[in-house]
Amino acid sequence: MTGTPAPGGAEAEVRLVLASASPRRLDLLRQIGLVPGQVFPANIDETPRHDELPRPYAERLAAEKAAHVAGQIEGPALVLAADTVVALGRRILPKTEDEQTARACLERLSGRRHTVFTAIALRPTAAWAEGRAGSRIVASTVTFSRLTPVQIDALIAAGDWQGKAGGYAIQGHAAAFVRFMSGSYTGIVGLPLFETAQLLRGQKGSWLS
Ligand SMILES: Cc1cn([C@H]2C[C@H](O)[C@@H](COP(=O)(O)OP(=O)(O)OP(=O)(O)O)O2)c(=O)[nH]c1=O
Repeated sequence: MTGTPAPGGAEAEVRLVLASASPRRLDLLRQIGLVPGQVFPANIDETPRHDELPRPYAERLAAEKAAHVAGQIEGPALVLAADTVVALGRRILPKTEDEQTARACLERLSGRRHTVFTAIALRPTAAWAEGRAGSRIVASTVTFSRLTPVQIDALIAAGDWQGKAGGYAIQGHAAAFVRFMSGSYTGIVGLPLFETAQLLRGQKGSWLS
């Protein structure tokens, strides 16, 4: 299934490949009527470089995910990858895989403003010469209210922190503590839809109207 609305011609054979293991990203694409022809998670080293700042880190990882997958796909395809990073000033908060790390993130984020960067990268495979590589990055601001120890316990118990940048999900229980946000809600969840649509409209063929 190509899943693209390309009207006939060579572009109809070009698959959109989502280079992501994130079910949120797939759901977000579907929200705007795009069903990727293939989902192919990128397996790259996500360790930040020494002194790497959050914005270039997100940009680098999205580009590396797209390049990694584009190099493994046969035939004409357009690969879309993204990376979401939660930043407290110059500090990159981890993608949390255990309760202790998630708790430490929530304690840091409590009562403070932070930034969520989501970078997206589009990369055509070698077999699609007419495709154009492109990238965007979106910075959003989120302020949590001050979190009590009981509230942090409840967020940990809810489990939304698993595999999430900064140890929370704005689409989950943490929404009850978001005092302020600006930027891109879909970007915070993992795929900024306005910017993704803009990049896809810039491709040859009509991926989106
Ligand atoms: C801040 C925040 C992050 N997240 C998610 C988005 C991303 O899935 C994840 C950050 O990790 P990423 O490394 O961006 O993505 P991933 O490992 O989940 O998937 P892949 O690399 O295969 O595309 O955190 C939310 O779902 N809600 C939020 O509010």
